[in-house]
Amino acid sequence: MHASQTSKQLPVFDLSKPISQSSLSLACKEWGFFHIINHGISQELYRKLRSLSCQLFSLPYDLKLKAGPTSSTKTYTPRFIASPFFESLRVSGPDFYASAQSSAEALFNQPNTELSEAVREYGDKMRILSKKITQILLMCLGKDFDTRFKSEFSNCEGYLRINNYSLPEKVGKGKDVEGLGMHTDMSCLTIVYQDDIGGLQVRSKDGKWLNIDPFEGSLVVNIGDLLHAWSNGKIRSSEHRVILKECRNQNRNRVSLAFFWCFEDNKVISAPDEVVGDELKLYKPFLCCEYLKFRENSERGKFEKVGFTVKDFAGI
Ligand SMILES: O=C(O)CCC(=O)C(=O)O
Ligand SMILES: [Fe+2]
Repeated sequence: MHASQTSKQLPVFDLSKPISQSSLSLACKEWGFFHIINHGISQELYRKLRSLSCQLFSLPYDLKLKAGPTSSTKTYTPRFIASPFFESLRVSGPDFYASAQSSAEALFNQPNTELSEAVREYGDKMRILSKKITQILLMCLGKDFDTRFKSEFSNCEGYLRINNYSLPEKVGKGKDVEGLGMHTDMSCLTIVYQDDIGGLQVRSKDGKWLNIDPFEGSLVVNIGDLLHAWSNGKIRSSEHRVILKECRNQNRNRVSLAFFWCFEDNKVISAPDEVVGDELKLYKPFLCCEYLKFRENSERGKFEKVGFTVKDFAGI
């Protein structure tokens, strides 16, 4: 193991049981990352989505560009933008089915009902899960905050990014390869399904990388910049990345499903006084879409080295 890495494990929360608010608050303060189990998303649905999206990712490059950055749908991100190993397809809510169908039509020249149905099922389940987790997080932030501030989150919506990582054949001993460079998420919260290959890492407060090892039945939840700012920094939006290990089997790839739960574009994000309490306000109020624009512009051409966060944008 690399010297700057640690093998400590992130806390695991069982959603079928009452959650210890103090443990969750601690996890959010310390890591901004935790595992959940008994979340109601079946392994089967993941497998189905994985195999259907692999069909899509195995299309010829020219065809995939029909949904690429210069196409009208712009849902496909080819390799060599985030990293040489990373490509992804984005599907947006609220109508996940329609969004998947429009990408499928661009890519296959015909609808793909099986894929669109699976995406709809996954997206709809993630929406329910995101609402539930948001509610639990609000309860951790203060007494009755889940009811008092529910309306602030009532227009949240999600999008799903299906990420496909090819594994490097030769890396060199002891060397790591970044599949996705260090970044924070531009969401309220993100729910990640990673496969058994692993490689997701979170950066601790003192700059060490912690491996987030996958285990059967678990999903990873992390806090994004929007909720971090809304909570006046009370919960962490941590830097994370994906590291790939050498793999001789070229048929093996790593697939992750990242679901981003976000405020609506025209939401003004400002930490409520009750949340700020006696502390200093850390962020100026800002418009959600303005922050997303700031990040997109900063990322252009250097997606793999994102150094820009909400602190750079709205920090006081
Ligand atoms: O692939 C993963 O495990 C995480 C992906 C991620 O961090 C992202 O898509 O923002
Ligand atoms: Fe991320």
